[in-house]
Amino acid sequence: MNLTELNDHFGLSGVLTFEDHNGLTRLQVKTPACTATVYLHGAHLTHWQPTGAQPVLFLSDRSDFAPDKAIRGGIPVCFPWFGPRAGGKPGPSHGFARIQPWEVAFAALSGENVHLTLTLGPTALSRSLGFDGFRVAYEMVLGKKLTLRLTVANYGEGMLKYEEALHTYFSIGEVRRTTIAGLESALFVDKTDGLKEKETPPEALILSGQTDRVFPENVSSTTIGDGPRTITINKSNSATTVVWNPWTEGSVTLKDLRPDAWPGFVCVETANTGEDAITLAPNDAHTMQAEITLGKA
Ligand SMILES: O=P(O)(O)OC[C@H]1O[C@@H](O)[C@H](O)[C@@H](O)[C@@H]1O
Repeated sequence: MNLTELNDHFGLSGVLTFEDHNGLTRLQVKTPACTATVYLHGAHLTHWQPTGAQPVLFLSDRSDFAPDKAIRGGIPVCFPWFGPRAGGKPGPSHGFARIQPWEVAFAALSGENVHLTLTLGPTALSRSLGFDGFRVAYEMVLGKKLTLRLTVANYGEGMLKYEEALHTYFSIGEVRRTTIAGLESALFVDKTDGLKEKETPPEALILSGQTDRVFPENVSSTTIGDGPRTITINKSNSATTVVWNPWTEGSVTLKDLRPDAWPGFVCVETANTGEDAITLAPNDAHTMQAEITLGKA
């Protein structure tokens, strides 16, 4: 659908409008409860700000907005693999979903919440990478809180094994003064240190260097302490949590991130990766959910 058709079919007067940005289609949401921006490219939520609060998501001002590139910041949807593809097989980092155009299936205002569903089915790119029999529905409920539901269905004849992540970049005042509660004494794989297995200290986590930690079999809720506010992530059907910040060392390798931007965000990701990957029998489906709420410290 072109912009006119999208606005005719799914636009909500004064609440939800589709527009072009750099050749990509995005939609802007404005309600008494929040403002939000979603790109159909990657089903990428780049902005969510409850009324009266600071923006919750970080977006790199050097991000590419191009059909073959992932947006840096917001919430990239990683599917059907996380990080580099296993087994040395070809394919983009974190899967193809974040660089494919998604379709709008549903948009409505219910009370003060906008309910939006975007879908992704097989594309030329996914087929070229061997993924044919799947469908993904991504439901967002945008209001004072944010609910994200990623449902994957197997329409193929064989088993479908996949990894997934909502790679959320939270905007924070200063990462070295930010706490992450909920991962106390938790086991993690340290991707910055040869995949060694380690355990976090018994108190809330405060990052002090380049961080790339995968917490397997971890269903805990996490709460980010960002100065006077807290950001809580409650999740269901997600067995992996990932915490990432590139720090100075990692940032210099990322062309789409200002080298001094890293103190302003932390990624706390709701995921199913590695041993927690999902395997679906034909006609089966699985839903992973994250719910993000703001509070006072
Ligand atoms: O640069 P990308 O592909 O968006 O990935 C960013 C980071 O994403 C994190 O989730 C991974 O654990 C890191 O290993 C990776 O570097």
